[in-house]
Amino acid sequence: MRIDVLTIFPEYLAPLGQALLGKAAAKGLVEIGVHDLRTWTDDVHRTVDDSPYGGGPGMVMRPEPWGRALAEVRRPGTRLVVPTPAGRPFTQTVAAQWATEPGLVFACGRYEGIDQRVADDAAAHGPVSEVSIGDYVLAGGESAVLVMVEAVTRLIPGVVGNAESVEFDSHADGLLEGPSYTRPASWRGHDVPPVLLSGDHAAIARWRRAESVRRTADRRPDLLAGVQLTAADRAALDADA
Ligand SMILES: C[S@@+](CC[C@H](N)C(=O)[O-])C[C@H]1O[C@@H](n2cnc3c(N)ncnc32)[C@H](O)[C@@H]1O
Repeated sequence: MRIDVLTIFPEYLAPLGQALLGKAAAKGLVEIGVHDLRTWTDDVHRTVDDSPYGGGPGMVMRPEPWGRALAEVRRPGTRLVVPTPAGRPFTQTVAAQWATEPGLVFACGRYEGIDQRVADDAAAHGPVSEVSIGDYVLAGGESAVLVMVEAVTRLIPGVVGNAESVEFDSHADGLLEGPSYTRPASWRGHDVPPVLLSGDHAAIARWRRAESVRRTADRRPDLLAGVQLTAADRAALDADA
């Protein structure tokens, strides 16, 4: 997958070359380009913002540098992702869909955001997703892009090794993952649930599913609406009631 990020703070994206992503790039699974939006400004001050039409506080990112940058960086048909707190939620389902695409271009906003015409115009050249990573407001799109790129790329086959399976992660099947344990079997008076030491794989799978359902009901009951619960799942919930 080819990933391009447009930003006025290219150095902010340095973590994209680290850890799992750095290894994925070294293996040729992901190719990442970070571009300074100011390259596409046309004045001596390299201006990217201006005051908002209609008045109000703050500044808005001007459309012209964005238009020129996207014309050069975005291949036709590639998805443009515009992070914004006013966007549709970015979820694991969205990440899984994007992980199947050949390329993504991310446009990092700053100030009050990017002139709306940039996203509107870009829709003529491929899909455009205005997405939010959560119900809070960040100072800029860069940290949101770090979050999204990591969530997407770890779903590309080969990026995550066997040591860290994505299949049983929280949100993979709409539920939260239950608790995990490692050695020692007893620590500070807290014992590992005995079933995990039993060697009975079917019993362990049943216990894990029940813990996953219970934890989801406790911490994120809203998620249960999107999950087909089995009779065993309902029994696990009833046992808690
Ligand atoms: C201060 S915010 C702009 C907020 C905007 N005036 C609003 O209220 O919708 C500046 C930039 O941070 C990024 N941003 C802030 N919160 C975000 C969130 N929850 N998800 C994704 N991007 C976010 C976007 O790139 C946005 O353009």
